[in-house]
Amino acid sequence: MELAQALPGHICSSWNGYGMKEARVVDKFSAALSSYSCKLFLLATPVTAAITCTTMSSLEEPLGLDKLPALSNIDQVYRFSSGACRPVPEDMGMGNCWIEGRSCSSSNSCKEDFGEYEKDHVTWRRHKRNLFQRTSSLGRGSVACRNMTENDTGESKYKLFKCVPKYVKIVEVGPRDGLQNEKTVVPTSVKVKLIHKLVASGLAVVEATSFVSPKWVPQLADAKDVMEAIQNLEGVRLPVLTPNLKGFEAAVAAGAKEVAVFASASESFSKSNINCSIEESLVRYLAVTSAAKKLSIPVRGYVSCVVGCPVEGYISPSKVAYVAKELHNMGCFEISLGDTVGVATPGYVGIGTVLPMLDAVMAVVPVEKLAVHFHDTYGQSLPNILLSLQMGISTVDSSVSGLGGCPYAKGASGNVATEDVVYMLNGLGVKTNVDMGKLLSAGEYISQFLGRPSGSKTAIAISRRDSRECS
Ligand SMILES: CC(C)(COP(=O)([O-])OP(=O)([O-])OC[C@H]1O[C@@H](n2cnc3c(N)ncnc32)[C@H](O)[C@@H]1OP(=O)([O-])[O-])[C@@H](O)C(=O)NCCC(=O)NCCSC(=O)C[C@@](C)(O)CC(=O)[O-]
Repeated sequence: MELAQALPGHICSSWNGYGMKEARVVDKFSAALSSYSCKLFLLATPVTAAITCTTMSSLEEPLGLDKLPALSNIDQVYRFSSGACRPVPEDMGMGNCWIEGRSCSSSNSCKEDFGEYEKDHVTWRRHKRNLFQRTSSLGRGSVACRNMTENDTGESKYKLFKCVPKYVKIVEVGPRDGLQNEKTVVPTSVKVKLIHKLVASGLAVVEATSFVSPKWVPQLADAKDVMEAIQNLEGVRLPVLTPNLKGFEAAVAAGAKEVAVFASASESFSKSNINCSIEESLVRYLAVTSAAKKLSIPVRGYVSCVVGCPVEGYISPSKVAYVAKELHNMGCFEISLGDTVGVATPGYVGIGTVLPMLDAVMAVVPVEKLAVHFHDTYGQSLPNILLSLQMGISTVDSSVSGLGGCPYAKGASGNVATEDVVYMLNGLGVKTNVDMGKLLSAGEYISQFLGRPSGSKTAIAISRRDSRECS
């Protein structure tokens, strides 16, 4: 049974400030469905499945995370029978992105195929596909789902980690994404010292600040002063956010050598965050990238709300792919995919999952140009990052001590903590060139200043261990 049929009265209600306006959203769910070659079996009633979305909150009033469909509702809507996922060769939907030999083309690309293995498991397949080609279209019986036994753990381990890059570039966003959301404005000198400490830990990219309107983000009104104070830092890239040409020009005047533009896959979030539609933002960003090109300044592109929006709820992978492609086409050297509200899970079925979104984006932007940017509201960042690495992504955004959140996505928690990412990558044997001790010291510095415990579990565990050892 198709979900669209299963939810004949499925309604998305949009709040216009005066009354409730209803709009059918069956097409969104159909689009979601087309991402998977699975048949869905609905166990919940349409009534329990109803999802309410609101659009455009007041600009002064930050958006509420409570507007996002509760995950419990999502769970009720998307229940699958255990044997429901089966290969459907003629209906690959987004899964087609993986056809024609798309391989993990990171520096550690998966060149070998799994032909022999797949012969046993996927007899209908016409193309050679990698691990996630299988997992994105198969259910039980595929590598990710099958029970491992003593005998095959070696082989499975090999296959599960085959695409994980040997080196991951961490983009530290704490001084910008982290501090933009602090209630109290952090003094410039503290920001500068934090940046120095982060650079000393070996991080190759530290996003320093934003040249946005100080009326919108007063916490970063000292962008010019911050840039002035870090001019002498060498061997590190210090990008800054620029929402328009005015911001770009101010950033360049302050000495910025790299900038980032930030679009959204959600129309409502775009309006709330930068006061314009997605299309208008793309026009602004084309002006920025064109100006940057003339000065040979690299531009990074963000896409926010890549699986969920605090206003609209579920965001379809095709919307994310569209914005990512536009940013890439206008010359952004890297596209960072942001789960702004931190609701994504690493699954491949159901809404709010990472794999179909990455699948769609990778069909239009080369994987080596992609980065992931997870907020940790539901504690899903690390599994989401691991999945992204397994799909060949080798750039991860994170924030020291898990600082952060977007002022226009109320309720969303900080970014995944850099300490936690480095700990996981160390465990995986992936190089980051980050010195954990120095990173912990940077995290301790800012946590002490803010007067609260670190948001990094790794930092807390290590400091507890160290104090036990000392006593
Ligand atoms: C885009 C605007 C400026 C539009 O804001 P607006 O009010 O529509 O702009 P405007 O063009 O009408 O100008 C209004 C005033 O702002 C000034 N202005 C205009 N531009 C600038 C500028 N660049 N720098 C400084 N000032 C500026 C302009 O000069 C004018 O000043 P006034 O005449 O009133 O004195 C505003 O909405 C804004 O600054 N928004 C930024 C909000 C923000 O930083 N949000 C957090 C970013 S985090 C994010 O997006 C997600 C991400 C990237 O982290 C990834 C993820 O987590 O998923």
